[in-house]
Amino acid sequence: MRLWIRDPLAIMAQSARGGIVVEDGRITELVPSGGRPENHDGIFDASRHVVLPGLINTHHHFYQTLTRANPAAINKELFPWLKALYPIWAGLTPEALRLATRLALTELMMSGCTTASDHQYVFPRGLEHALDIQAEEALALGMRMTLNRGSMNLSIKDGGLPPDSVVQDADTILADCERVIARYHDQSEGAMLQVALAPCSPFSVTKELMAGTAELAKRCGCRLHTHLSETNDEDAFCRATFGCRPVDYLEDVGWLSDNVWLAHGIHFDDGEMQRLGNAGVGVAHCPASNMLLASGQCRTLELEAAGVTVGLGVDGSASNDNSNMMEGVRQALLLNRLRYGAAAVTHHDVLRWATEGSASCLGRSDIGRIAIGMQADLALFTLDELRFSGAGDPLAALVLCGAHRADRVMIKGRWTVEDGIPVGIDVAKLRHEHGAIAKLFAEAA
Ligand SMILES: Nc1nc2[nH]c(O)nc2c(=O)[nH]1
Repeated sequence: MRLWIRDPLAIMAQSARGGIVVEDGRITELVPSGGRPENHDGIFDASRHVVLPGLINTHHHFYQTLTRANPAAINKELFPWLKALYPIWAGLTPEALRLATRLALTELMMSGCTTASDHQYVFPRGLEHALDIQAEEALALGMRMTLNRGSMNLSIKDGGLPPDSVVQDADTILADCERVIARYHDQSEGAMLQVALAPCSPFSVTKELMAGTAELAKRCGCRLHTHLSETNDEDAFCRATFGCRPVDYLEDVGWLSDNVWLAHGIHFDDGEMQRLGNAGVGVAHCPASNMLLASGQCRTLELEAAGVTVGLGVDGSASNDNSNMMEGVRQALLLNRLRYGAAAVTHHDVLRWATEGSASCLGRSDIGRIAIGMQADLALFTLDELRFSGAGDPLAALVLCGAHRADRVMIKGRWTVEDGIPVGIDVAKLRHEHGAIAKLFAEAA
């Protein structure tokens, strides 16, 4: 089947003004303005649609959809926020994680996201198969995913921040990392599932586990992810505990490497940014979370100038508190304009971060762009709502007027959202089931 997505209102590919042809899950032809493809078996009329490469979310914690706007945690900065939430997250069960994953993936997909990277780092007793649950849910929805095998092994009694109830020992963690890599890490082009290893943060993981995880990732050809340089509290923790700043710590544990992307990356100095750029490290910029937790402002343009790839993340749903990628694109524009001025950061820049930049953070060259040979992952938005009425430039309008819901989403050549509705998902039922289980977490606060 060769499907011609014909004559889009606008498209994020200069040479495809007449649309694109999708075949066997990939983009096989770009059609110039006024042109027709060589041949096709079907047509989707995109004359009402702005067509983007599917958005790619580089950082999330799906389980946190169960503790959105939790009274115990709202209006706090990162450390007190975490201390309030860890004991609640200790109640995470397989069923709760399943519903949280299904809900977060559906919410992301409805916002135009086609690939999601989830940092699952709490493993209370009974949740040993967390990543298997997440893999099942992603495959059932047809969503591409990087499963991050997160970890914490430094609890309060050893000088860390989390309580014992949410940490595991290093041997258990590394054994499970090996297991999930063997089972889910698909390095082939067009992979639906990949695995990254993701010790949580300097204040919740030992240096030995950081170093051991880096060795394992190198041996297995997978990527590394962690929270770094998110807050001044973290910086103070690193100085007090390791006698150095977070980037020195990163180097010490063998993480200054091109298979690494970091969540947040806010408080680097110029020299540190250059060291990260020279090493080929990426940064997942999470504007909503950084504003909500008052963590600070990522120096995106200086990072890019130093050679660091910038991608976008919505971050966990207890510090956003939604999972809307398109809203994240707008938040990135607004926040970065405040720092750099109106001309320095455009809608093209923030859309590039959410697509190409994010793909690069996840180590993928087969998604994130509309080009021949790329996977057919697309997000199509209409401008039919009141908020767009009167808009001039359709691509700019998506970001400036605040698009938040895709009309159509395609992943690997298959429509997964049609007329704004996720295919095969009963959204009302999902909302009811997730809401019921989340209520138990609210009551535990
Ligand atoms: N924004 C967040 N930062 C974090 N650091 C850490 O250790 N956990 C988190 C988290 O859940 N969100």
